[in-house]
Amino acid sequence: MRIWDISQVVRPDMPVWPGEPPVRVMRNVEIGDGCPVNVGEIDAPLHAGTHADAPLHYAPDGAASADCDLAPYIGRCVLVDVRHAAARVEMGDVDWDAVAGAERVIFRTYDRFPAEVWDSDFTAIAPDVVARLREGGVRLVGTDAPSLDPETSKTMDAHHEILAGDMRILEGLVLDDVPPGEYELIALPLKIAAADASPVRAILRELAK
Ligand SMILES: Nc1ccccc1C(=O)C[C@H](N)C(=O)O
Ligand SMILES: [Zn+2]
Ligand SMILES: [Zn+2]
Repeated sequence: MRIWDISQVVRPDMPVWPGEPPVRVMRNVEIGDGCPVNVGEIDAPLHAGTHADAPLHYAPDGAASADCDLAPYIGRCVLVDVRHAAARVEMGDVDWDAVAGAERVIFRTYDRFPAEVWDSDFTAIAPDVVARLREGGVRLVGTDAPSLDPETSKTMDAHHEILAGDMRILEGLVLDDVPPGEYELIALPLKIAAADASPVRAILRELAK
């Protein structure tokens, strides 16, 4: 069955959230002079690239990445194309028939994912859309944007609708080549203690016919 890799490349020059330190990938030990191995090290903001927010990101007593149940991050999901949305994905932008009964919904907002430059004007998700998804039984909401809320948000309203249903979030997905439809999602957060987010290797797999 076909696999779509919907993850960004983690690299030193990747765009990160304004004010965050850059990603660094170092080589601490090199093969040669009696040393049999190369050994590297990575230093990256937890929200860099394709990642899963933990509840700790938007709730002071929220669960950290290491403490999140894995079930929301594996299973059937519906990918919806909302490239027609403006500043936010609003109720009228969503094909509610397509997401009916879905446990996981991921939104495509970009024609082409901006891999080279930071996009401050990304398409957010309106809080009432998240609330409607929660009421419909959705456990996980994903997006190719770097956040559910606008970059300048001080209230994180969409994140708080997620919190109200203890739902999970994927951000920074790369959905350019994936047709709308139903897939198997696999995108497991790393078991990082006290972390408010974790990088994930997100994939979509075709469902068995
Ligand atoms: N680094 C930040 C600093 C301040 C506010 C937000 C961020 C984010 O990274 C956004 C995050 N991806 C989010 O889950 O909305
Ligand atoms: Zn995030
Ligand atoms: Zn977020």
